[in-house]
Amino acid sequence: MAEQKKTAVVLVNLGTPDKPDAVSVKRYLKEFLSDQRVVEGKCVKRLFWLAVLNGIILNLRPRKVAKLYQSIWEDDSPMRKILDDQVRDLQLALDQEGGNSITVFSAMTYGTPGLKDRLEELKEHGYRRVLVVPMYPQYSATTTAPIYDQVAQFQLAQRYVLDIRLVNAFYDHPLYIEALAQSIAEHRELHGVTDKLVISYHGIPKEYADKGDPYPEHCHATSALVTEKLGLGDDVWISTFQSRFGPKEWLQPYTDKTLQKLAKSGTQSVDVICPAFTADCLETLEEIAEENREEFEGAGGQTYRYIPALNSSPAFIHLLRTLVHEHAGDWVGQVHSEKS
Ligand SMILES: C=CC1=C(C)c2cc3[nH]c(cc4nc(cc5[nH]c(cc1n2)c(C)c5CCC(=O)O)C(CCC(=O)O)=C4C)c(C)c3C=C
Ligand SMILES: [Fe+2]
Ligand SMILES: [Fe+2]
Repeated sequence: MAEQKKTAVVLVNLGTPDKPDAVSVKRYLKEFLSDQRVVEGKCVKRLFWLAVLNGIILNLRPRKVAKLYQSIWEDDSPMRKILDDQVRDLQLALDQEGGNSITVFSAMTYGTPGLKDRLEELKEHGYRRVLVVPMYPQYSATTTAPIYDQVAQFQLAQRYVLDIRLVNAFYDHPLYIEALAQSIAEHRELHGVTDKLVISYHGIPKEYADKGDPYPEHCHATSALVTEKLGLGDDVWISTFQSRFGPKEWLQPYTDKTLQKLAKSGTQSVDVICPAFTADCLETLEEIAEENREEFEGAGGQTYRYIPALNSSPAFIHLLRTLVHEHAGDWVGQVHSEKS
């Protein structure tokens, strides 16, 4: 008799603390910042980093960061709530097509529900085919690669490995570009047009990009495609990089410094969008929507608007559904590659 092959899709985001308290934030930061993909360095450099992390950062940062999480917390972390919504809406969209027997799950690279635990659970429930979708449009060795690492670690422990596929990136996918353009256009229709569109991406250390991480090229390609789709001239938008961590140089121009400079040189109003975040989270709801607003207004800017992440918008769910078909169409029994 033919083996039954149950199919799962797993949407994976970075991870977030279980609770907005110092103990939970410490546990989360320890797991995240101990990953050698996130903070690189071998031998002595590694030992030095672990001493700084365990001796200083994990003693000082959790209390401060827990307060920031408290300011955005609902009954759970926004990132986990939004990921659950994305799972639910993608499942609905796939079910509505009829004839699919695919089940959608969530997972996090750090914290809960952990990716390796999720894969273990899927194996126990008889799933043989899994499509893993990192929720990062732009590939980075600091975010996408750890998902590949965890899948490889899981497979290494299996005798009968699962049939696992991964989506590498979708920074230039026409439906992703369409979803971003649509969200900017709708925001402008509702609130009016500002002097400048600031397209802010989470940063990475410059050294990682110099060594070959394609992340900045992916970010610049996304910005070029979206602004081209909207017909925006080069003088009305700028790409920037946020969330610097540590003393080293990160990708430039920095978002906070750019906003100050813009306000000081007479730009009165800005819209800020963060395409690298497919779900609103601490980095958008606190750092961009609050902290950076203060930077801009403090330097004389008048109007500052944050354009929300794609979250579970119909256009984003449509992209996810299309990614499932493009990467696992033969598994769901309906091969198609709709791009419009
Ligand atoms: C060396 C440190 C870091 C690198 C490199 C990095 C890359 C990176 N991160 C994201 C997305 C997110 N990061 C988030 C939080 C966050 N990031 C870092 C550090 C690095 N990120 C820290 C220490 C934190 C925690 C908060 C803090 O202590 O400041 C989040 C938010 C999670 C949440 O719970 O809401 C996201 C999302 C990307 C896309 C990226 C590289 C491309
Ligand atoms: Fe980060
Ligand atoms: Fe941050």
